[in-house]
Amino acid sequence: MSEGNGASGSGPEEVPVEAAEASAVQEHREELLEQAEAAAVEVGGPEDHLLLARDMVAGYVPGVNILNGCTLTLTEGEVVAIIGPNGAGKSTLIKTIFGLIPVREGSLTLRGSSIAGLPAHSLVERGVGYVPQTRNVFPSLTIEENLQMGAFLRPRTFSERFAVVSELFPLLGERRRAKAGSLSGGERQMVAMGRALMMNPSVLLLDEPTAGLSPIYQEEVFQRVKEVNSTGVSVIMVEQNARRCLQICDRGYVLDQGRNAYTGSGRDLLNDPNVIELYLGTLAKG
Ligand SMILES: Nc1ncnc2c1ncn2[C@@H]1O[C@H](COP(=O)(O)OP(=O)(O)OP(=O)(O)O)[C@@H](O)[C@H]1O
Repeated sequence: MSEGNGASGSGPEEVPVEAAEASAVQEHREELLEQAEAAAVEVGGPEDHLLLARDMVAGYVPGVNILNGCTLTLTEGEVVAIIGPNGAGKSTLIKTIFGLIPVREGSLTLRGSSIAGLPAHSLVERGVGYVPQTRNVFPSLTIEENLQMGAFLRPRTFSERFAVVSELFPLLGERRRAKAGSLSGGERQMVAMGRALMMNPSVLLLDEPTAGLSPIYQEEVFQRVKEVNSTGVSVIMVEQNARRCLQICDRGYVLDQGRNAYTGSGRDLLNDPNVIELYLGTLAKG
């Protein structure tokens, strides 16, 4: 295998140290990705999982794939983390699961039935909730009105669900008449999660719920995710705070260039030297 040291013999060519480091990291990542693909484990069939995405290929622009064969499983009761460098395709994966981006190749099943190609509202009806990373509340509406929007497919269940959701997030009941636009980033995140829970989902998809929040609010979000999970909701969350997310999740996936680089329990990934070096350490800049 080529070592790729670029010694051409045509005189000393100065390569900036940072660029050389970045290219070495990239080369190492490529190698590890190849190894990970070769060692891919059999995941079983659609009936074995609450949700199964297998070898998914997806992208935004025709002819350009962002997901290049992603596989992910979710078992009832789990919190599954998706981490990886910037641009790895984490948000794309979660959007594809929620039907916002078409599946080009591969399969996507929920409780054994294909959901590939279904629009987002069909997924909501089937018990999948989604909290986007940005613009996830209606700022000009009150908290209560935001939650009503969450229950729009089943308006008659509003009072019952509002009671359940405001028990999980007391702020939502206490400040129900406050405009969402007047809330802090962390409080808005609670509204967004509360809204997704109004339909009583069995699967909750969270796209970087702690992005832009102070460490205290980040921690609160992680705790709330655990609480929501303890009520029986299975969770898939994309996270930029990879370490903390791996501490609280059951299993994690490290995505790189639209492919699975690593998967394992949160603890295994946290202790894996390659994951530490490439994705959790100081070199993990993407
Ligand atoms: N709407 C879009 N149209 C075209 N390309 C897009 C679009 N959204 C994202 N991409 C591209 O898809 C790739 C993956 O983006 P994605 O947002 O999924 O990455 P990510 O892993 O979530 O990274 P980050 O942590 O930076 O959000 C990037 O190259 C990005 O530029």
